[in-house]
Amino acid sequence: MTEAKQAARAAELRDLLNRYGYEYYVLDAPTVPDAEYDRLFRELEALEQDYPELRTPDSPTSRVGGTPLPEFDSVTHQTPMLSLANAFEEAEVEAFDRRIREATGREVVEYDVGPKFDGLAISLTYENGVFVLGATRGDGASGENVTANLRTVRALPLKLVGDQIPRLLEVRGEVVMLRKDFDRLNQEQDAKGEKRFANPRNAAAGSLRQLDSKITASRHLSFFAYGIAACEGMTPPDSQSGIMNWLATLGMPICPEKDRVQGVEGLLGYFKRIGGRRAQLPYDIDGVVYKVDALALQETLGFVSRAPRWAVAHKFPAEEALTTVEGIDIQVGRTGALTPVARLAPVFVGGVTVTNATLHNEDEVRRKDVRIGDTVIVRRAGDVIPEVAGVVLERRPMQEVPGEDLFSTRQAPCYQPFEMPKTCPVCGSHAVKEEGEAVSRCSGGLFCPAQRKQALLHFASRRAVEIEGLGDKLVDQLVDLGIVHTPADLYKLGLVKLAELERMAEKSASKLIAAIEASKHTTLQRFIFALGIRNVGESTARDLAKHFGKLDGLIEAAQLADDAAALAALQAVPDVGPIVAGSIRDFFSEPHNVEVVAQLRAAGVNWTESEPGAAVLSGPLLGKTLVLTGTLPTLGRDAAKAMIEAAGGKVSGSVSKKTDFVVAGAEAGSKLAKAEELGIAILDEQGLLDMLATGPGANAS
Ligand SMILES: NC(=O)c1ccc[n+]([C@@H]2O[C@H](COP(=O)([O-])OP(=O)(O)OC[C@H]3O[C@@H](n4cnc5c(N)ncnc54)[C@H](O)[C@@H]3O)[C@@H](O)[C@H]2O)c1
Ligand SMILES: [Zn+2]
Repeated sequence: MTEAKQAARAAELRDLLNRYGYEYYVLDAPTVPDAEYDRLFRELEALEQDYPELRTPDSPTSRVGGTPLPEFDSVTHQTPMLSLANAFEEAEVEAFDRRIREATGREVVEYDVGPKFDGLAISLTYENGVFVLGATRGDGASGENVTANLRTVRALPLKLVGDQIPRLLEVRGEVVMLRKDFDRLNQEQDAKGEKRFANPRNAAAGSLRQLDSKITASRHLSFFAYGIAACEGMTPPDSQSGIMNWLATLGMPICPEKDRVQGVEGLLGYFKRIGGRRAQLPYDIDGVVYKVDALALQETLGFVSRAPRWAVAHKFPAEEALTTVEGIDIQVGRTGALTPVARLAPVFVGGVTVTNATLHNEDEVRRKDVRIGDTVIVRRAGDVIPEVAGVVLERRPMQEVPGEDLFSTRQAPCYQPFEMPKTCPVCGSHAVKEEGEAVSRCSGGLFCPAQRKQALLHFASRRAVEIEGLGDKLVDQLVDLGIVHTPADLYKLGLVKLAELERMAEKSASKLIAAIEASKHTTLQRFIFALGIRNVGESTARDLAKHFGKLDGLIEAAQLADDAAALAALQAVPDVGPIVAGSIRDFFSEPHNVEVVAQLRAAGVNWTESEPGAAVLSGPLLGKTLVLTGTLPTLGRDAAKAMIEAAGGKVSGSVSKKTDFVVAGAEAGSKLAKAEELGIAILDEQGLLDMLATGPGANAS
């Protein structure tokens, strides 16, 4: 770089950092991850170190925090509220300990250590044990008077306890929002249709810096003390750890994770210990803080411009980083769920290099409006799979496109919104999304390679067609070697093929062949269950088998060209509602599945068919749900049920909004009452008989 270029870069970095700092400190609404800020900060520090003439008085490297908001009264800090030097690498921690030992002449230094809370710093003044003033850090020299808001923080004592109270005590600590309170707050924001908070730190800062204390009170903030800045009227303990223990006796909340350690091994051991528990802690931390324990040594060491020399923040690898979206792939899970996954330019985050991040589902992509080409914030916390936390919209380029009329143009984003594919990228079957569900699924359950193993295991399971001996390991091999693609292929397996498999003796191979052969003789109920139709369990399979009697009857109903008629025909089966009916229709509308069913029958899978129980695709009560209650004068319960079902209607056991008619006889009880409450038409036996003869029109008044 030439000198002019360096000067330009330094100016650019100052501008960026000042803007990000303003968004973070003043607005409590950062637009980039901390790691991005820290990276630019370090670049500017390095430039200023190499070229001191580039240093300006307004450089973010020589200042603390941001300007206090004018809406609050300003508080001048008697002792400035500083920042902390950072260490990211072990070597930097070793250098810190070495500097301390050299400056103090100690062989081993004792440190007070604790989590570095990700909240905001606060200064609390107590006069004769009474809380009188609370202020934010602001720019370090003066902050905002937030006393009224702090009074609403329940963890913060309004009065100190104990019998030895100093005349004046200034406590420093951090206001944080516990993760559970943060999650709850965001749920409330969602419910109100308001913007979510990016993280607990911003939520805490935003909640404390409210002009209306009632809002602060509703937000559930917490507080931990981490030091004192002034004490008058008595002599405080002479070590950091001693002060903390003393503050605890005064009723100050102290973090239980604090500790005291010796030397650099002690520091690094503590870092590891807390790092391992980070995800389990109830609050967010972004590292740990090491402080020289003895106050006498702290005094010897003193301060640099914006931080004490006797303390350092050892930061964890950032959990959020910036990168770009190179593509959006669709992954198909074992149960057919289609998950959009962002393909990313490799980025180091949460301690590993990440190249993919889940986008969860279509709704999430929409909500975050992630587009291919976008710069995004990737988050990887603990062992949780990486996710795209949000888009940096200001980095989405705009382009000129034709406007409303012939001569005008307007600005539009260069990148297109994401569209979920309509078919499964693995097998080409239709992708379907159930009402009220966020997830799209591949409907080719029997055919889709992504769902193959799951489908085979289910097909062979004990309650399905039952193939004894066909377990996980075998299915893995059969699928991975490309021997079996669909359940129909099982019936083509020969002894020779099976004996080739790993750990498969001839004897067990012939046993398996026999089990496969035996599974051919099954029942319609088991066969329907074995198909693995979504939402169709054993009991629904039984109802379907009973109702339709023949598989073709079921398939015909599901494939009726008129969608509403198909759903009505399926819902004529007891306990089949719209969701289950939809799943059955989707399954049999997928030609791939129907083909596999045909192959299975061709391979000899068979069962005894029966006459339909009430496989009625027409009739005066088609699509109507009736509930029987009480004793009818002449018709028995079963007879009434059979007549209704033969007329295309459905009999349900309980009254709901979906009930069309309640047929009430003598001594009808709560069902009748419920029907009256919901305003559902009520019939007697004669009314039912009339309707069976003429259709519901006559009675449905
Ligand atoms: N994303 C952005 O746009 C953006 C902008 C500005 C700053 N930042 C972030 O803010 C941080 C820098 O802010 P900073 O100057 O306040 O420094 P800092 O947060 O790194 O360190 C100083 C602060 O640590 C806090 N702290 C927490 N636990 C403590 C403990 N046990 N003992 C003592 N202090 C403790 C105190 O509030 C203190 O003010 C960086 O992480 C930076 O990335 C982000
Ligand atoms: Zn598929």
